[in-house]
Amino acid sequence: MWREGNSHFCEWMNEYAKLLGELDRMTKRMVFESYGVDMERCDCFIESSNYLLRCLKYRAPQMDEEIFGLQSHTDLTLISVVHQLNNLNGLEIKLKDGEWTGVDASPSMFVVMAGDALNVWSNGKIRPCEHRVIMNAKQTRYSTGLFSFYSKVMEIPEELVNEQHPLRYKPTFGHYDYLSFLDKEKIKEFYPRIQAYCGI
Ligand SMILES: O=C(O)CCC(=O)C(=O)O
Ligand SMILES: [Fe+2]
Repeated sequence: MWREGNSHFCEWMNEYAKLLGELDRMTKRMVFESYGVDMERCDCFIESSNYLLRCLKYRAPQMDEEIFGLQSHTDLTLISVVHQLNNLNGLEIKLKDGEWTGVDASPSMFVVMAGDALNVWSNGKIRPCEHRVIMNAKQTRYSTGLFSFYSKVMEIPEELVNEQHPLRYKPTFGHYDYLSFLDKEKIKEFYPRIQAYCGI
């Protein structure tokens, strides 16, 4: 809830946060449905999600500064919903073939990306989305991100484990514990870090 400042802004911000949250929940329902996981467990999964809404400001790079607003990374989240605000491109996503592709900044374009925790939930089937921010224009860039985290110990659905896809992760993934682990261990690359935390 946004309590400070102008009440119209607060109202607008609450509606905006609800919209981003709805995109997150729609995605979770789609994922459950498309992987044939019992939909009755989806509500519980959604109820066990916590959210962090961040507004991000990227200063225009100076003459001699590098153009990376954010280096290539995957998020530590279940799902991230990113919205580029001031019609300034910058977000780039790595495709399966290794090519980078830019996402057009437009008020109606929301980018939904899988993070590390969704990889664990899916027993490794959903790859976290590698992305970065490039600052080509000499302008300040604004974006928002709604980041979701899982508050319970992750249960990998039995529908996603079989002989071809044996269990890849120990059933001990705690999202906040994972964040503390990485805070200590400082492992940057997605696969080594998830493997070090709960790999089998
Ligand atoms: O600003 C953006 O477009 C992306 C932000 C992002 O990737 C992050 O905060 O993890
Ligand atoms: Fe990110």
